[in-house]
Amino acid sequence: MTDTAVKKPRIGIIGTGAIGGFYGVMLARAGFDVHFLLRSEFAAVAERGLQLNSAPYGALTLNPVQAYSSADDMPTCDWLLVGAKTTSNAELAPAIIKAAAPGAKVLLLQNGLDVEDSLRDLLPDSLHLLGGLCFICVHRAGPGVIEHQALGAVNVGYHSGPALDDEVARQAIVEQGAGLFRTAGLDSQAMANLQQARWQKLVWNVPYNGLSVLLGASTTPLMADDSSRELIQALMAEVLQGALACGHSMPPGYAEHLFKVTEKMPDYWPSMYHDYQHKRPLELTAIYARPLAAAKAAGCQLPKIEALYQALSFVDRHNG
Ligand SMILES: NC(=O)C1=CN([C@@H]2O[C@H](COP(=O)(O)OP(=O)(O)OC[C@H]3O[C@@H](n4cnc5c(N)ncnc54)[C@H](OP(=O)(O)O)[C@@H]3O)[C@@H](O)[C@H]2O)C=CC1
Ligand SMILES: CC(C)(CO)C(=O)C(=O)O
Repeated sequence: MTDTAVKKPRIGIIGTGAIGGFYGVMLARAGFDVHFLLRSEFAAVAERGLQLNSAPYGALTLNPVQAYSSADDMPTCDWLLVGAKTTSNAELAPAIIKAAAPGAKVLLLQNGLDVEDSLRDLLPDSLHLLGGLCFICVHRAGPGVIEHQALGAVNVGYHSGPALDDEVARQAIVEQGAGLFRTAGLDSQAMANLQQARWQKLVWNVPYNGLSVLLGASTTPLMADDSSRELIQALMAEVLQGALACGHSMPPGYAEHLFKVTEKMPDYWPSMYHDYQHKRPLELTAIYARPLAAAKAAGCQLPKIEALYQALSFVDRHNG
């Protein structure tokens, strides 16, 4: 390497499921040194590698994989991409700390509001914490096997850490994060306001994630029925009201845009449905409870989302 050549950062994937597996494979194929922390699928991935069946990119295999069943065995990494569900964040703090190089950037690739908060207090102040919003349709089809149906963009924003009060340093870190994904051929934008962006993503996740579980329906049947279409639009409108009450404006026509995009998307089961099917905890706190609480604190009631949350809480408690 010449003196002017920049060394690529080392990347750790904390939780290698659909999201962690997809972005990890894409980054490894782009030449990054990627290390994958796994749990139930460790043996399968160590033996057979990761298989990504992607509608846009074709069948891609990463084998061998730098796979670990414990963060104690991982080399320390400059970027840690957390691909676990938000329900696991607090329990993953020790693994993140173990795998973090000094001054590492921890990027939560997760849906929901304030998902960084439960982790922040458990991490040293020296670690940067960022949020990443993934616009992608991907799921696990078996141990180490990931099905990628469509999309793939990741938007990155700064949450907290040593650069919080230094705008230039913050922007440089966020740009570096977005740059990782762009190097892997994926669209990625830096987000100036992570909270606003998290509300914006909820306009999709609040209606579709929950209704897929309660109605046992994927996007195509949900978009084909007049009653569910009306309910989706009403739920989207409530998310917009909540966001506005909390001081976040949305691009004009955003809900209508998402509605139309979903009509054109290949038939899709949101990740909450996969959690329900596999009897895993649902991400109800991140996607429903926190937005409802934030809206309520701002004096805004969201009755349809509240009812959806109550029904999902029942389902979640009886699904274990
Ligand atoms: N799937 C999608 O298309 C999209 C998902 N998202 C969001 O991305 C996030 C991740 O979702 P997704 O990838 O679908 O989830 P998955 O369930 O596919 O993956 C989660 C992974 O984290 C692993 N994990 C959990 N706890 C630990 C632990 N203690 N140690 C090691 N590994 C652990 C799980 O392992 P194990 O198998 O042992 O449980 C699993 O491999 C969620 O917040 C989701 O809402 C956002 C946009 C799209
Ligand atoms: C909204 C969608 C399907 C694509 O943007 C997604 O990212 C999700 O399932 O959370």
